[in-house]
Amino acid sequence: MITIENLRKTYGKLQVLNDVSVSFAAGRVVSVIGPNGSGKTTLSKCILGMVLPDSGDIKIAGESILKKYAYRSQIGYMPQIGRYPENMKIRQVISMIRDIRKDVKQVDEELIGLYGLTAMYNKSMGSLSGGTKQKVSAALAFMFDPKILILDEPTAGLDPISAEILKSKILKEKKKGKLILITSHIMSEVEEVADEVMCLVDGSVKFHETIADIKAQTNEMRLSKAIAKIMNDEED
Ligand SMILES: Nc1ncnc2c1ncn2[C@@H]1O[C@H](COP(=O)(O)OP(=O)(O)OP(=O)(O)O)[C@@H](O)[C@H]1O
Repeated sequence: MITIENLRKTYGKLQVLNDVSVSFAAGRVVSVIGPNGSGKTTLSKCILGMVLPDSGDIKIAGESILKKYAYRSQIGYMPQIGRYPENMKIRQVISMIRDIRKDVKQVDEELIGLYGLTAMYNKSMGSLSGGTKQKVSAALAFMFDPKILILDEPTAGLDPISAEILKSKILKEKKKGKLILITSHIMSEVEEVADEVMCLVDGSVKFHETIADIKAQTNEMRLSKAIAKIMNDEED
């Protein structure tokens, strides 16, 4: 569904993405992991068209998306930190986005319901807790039934029950054949929802394998231990 070919991005002298080639299939949950600053968000932003790579290509369903915009309606994005106009109410933010996406007739309001956002509809975005803002971001990401979801540390800041709701939603949408990319530092969570792990280190793909293969190769039952083993072996 997404094919990335020889992607490079630099900021000044800093090589943030260094010849990244990888492909992700529909119906999979892929966890993008890697140390802070390894290029995960930059890669997501390249797919979203928010950052233009220096070279290389990104294809969705076989077509290059570089410098194109229409494809973005197929992607739901949940940023690490959602930024909204402080004085707009939740209700206004949701109806504004729905207005922009008038093309979608059947909206998915499941997360609005499960998170009880309607009861808070008249609260301004500036007065919300970080976790509640995250819930609004999650509800918006899933709302227009996108084929691809990019979730940047989606459960950071969510209480455990709200995080469970989101994980169930991720698995439900995966069953519909969607591709879901998740950046996360929480390995237990990755293990629960992802099929594959792609690890970036210093802007290069260190590995991209299924969780089952990672565990089998390292002889470790726990993903966090398996990944630590791979990273340590690479250093030796
Ligand atoms: N707009 C920018 N201008 C200059 N440098 C940038 C910019 N955006 C990102 N960087 C740098 O690129 C590198 C990769 O950043 P990125 O946000 O992609 O990392 P990440 O893997 O998502 O990190 P984290 O796990 O901390 O979220 C970092 O060194 C960061 O400082």
